[in-house]
Amino acid sequence: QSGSVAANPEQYDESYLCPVQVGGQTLNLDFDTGSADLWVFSTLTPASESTGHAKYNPKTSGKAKSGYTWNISYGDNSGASGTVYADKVVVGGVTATSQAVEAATSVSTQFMQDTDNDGLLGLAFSTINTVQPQQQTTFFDTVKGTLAKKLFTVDLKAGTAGTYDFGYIDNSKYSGTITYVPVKTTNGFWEFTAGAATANNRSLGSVGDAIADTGTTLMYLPTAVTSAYYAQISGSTNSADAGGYIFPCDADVPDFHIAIGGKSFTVPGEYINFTPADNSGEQCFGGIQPNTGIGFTILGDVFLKAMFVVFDQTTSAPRLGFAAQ
Ligand SMILES: CCNC(=O)c1c(-c2ccccc2)csc1NC(=O)CNCCc1c[nH]c2ccccc12
Repeated sequence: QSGSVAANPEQYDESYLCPVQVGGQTLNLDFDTGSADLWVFSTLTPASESTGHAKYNPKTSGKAKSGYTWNISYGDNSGASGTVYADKVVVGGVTATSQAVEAATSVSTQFMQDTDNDGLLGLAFSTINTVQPQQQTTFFDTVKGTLAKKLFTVDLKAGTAGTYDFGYIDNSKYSGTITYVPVKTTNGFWEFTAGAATANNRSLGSVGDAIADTGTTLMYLPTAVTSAYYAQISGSTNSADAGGYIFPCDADVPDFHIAIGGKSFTVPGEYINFTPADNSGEQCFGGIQPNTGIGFTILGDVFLKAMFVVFDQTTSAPRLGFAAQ
């Protein structure tokens, strides 16, 4: 089988939500290549935490996995936890007849407040799935064997709907050729080595160990690369108040170039002029921030929305394919 689902941007492209049928109920989920749990708001989530969200009702067709629990926390100190059901999940026509659906019994305020987001669909490696006592497979790993090709592609766009395709590569969605790089799976992420970064034809240094992460909004780069980039934007400062680098909204924000697999890819400066940092709209928050405390580079949506990316498990050695849109 194969299929395609729309990826609809939230305001400022903070995240992208895709309609998914879970036990026959449509929920809008954030597809996340940086985690491996499919968790949903549910009728088990306290009303005080779930008003405004579509909820999965396991009673309809879910089979309880008794004694199974899950508990996930993310680097931004958000998180959720709950119990586990097996149910039918359909994404763009691709059907998992019995997928582990993790029903939330508790969610953090950040998820509570984003009422368009009804949960996450993890697309990282199942080795980091949090279900106990028995780890469960991601939607992709569940259906992988039934796909025309064991791959999915990600085509996020700035300010408009993109797509996640499963089982095939649509050659009309990218320009030029696809450059493939090997993936290190030991941390459970789609992790690879990126090369030199430049802006205004000046070297910013090497990016190094990086993950392709649709679940993270921004780009988190090595501190040396980040400070060298912002040195080229007059009036930029690393503001503790704002929580990162900000600059005048009318600044000239340079394009960011990164070498992957020996090819250069460009993130337009306008994507890095991310959002107003305050109500005055005078200072804007940067789409590139330092990866302090993370230990590797996160290439999130700000990067991915300039790219067409193939998440490829067609061979025993997973790989990532990158092309310009
Ligand atoms: C800021 C979110 N990203 C992370 O925490 C993260 C980190 C990470 C680790 C330490 C400090 C900061 C970040 C490493 S990989 C990685 N990636 C993920 O964890 C991918 N899943 C993010 C899900 C997620 C967290 N908060 C949200 C709010 C809205 C929508 C989705 C989310």
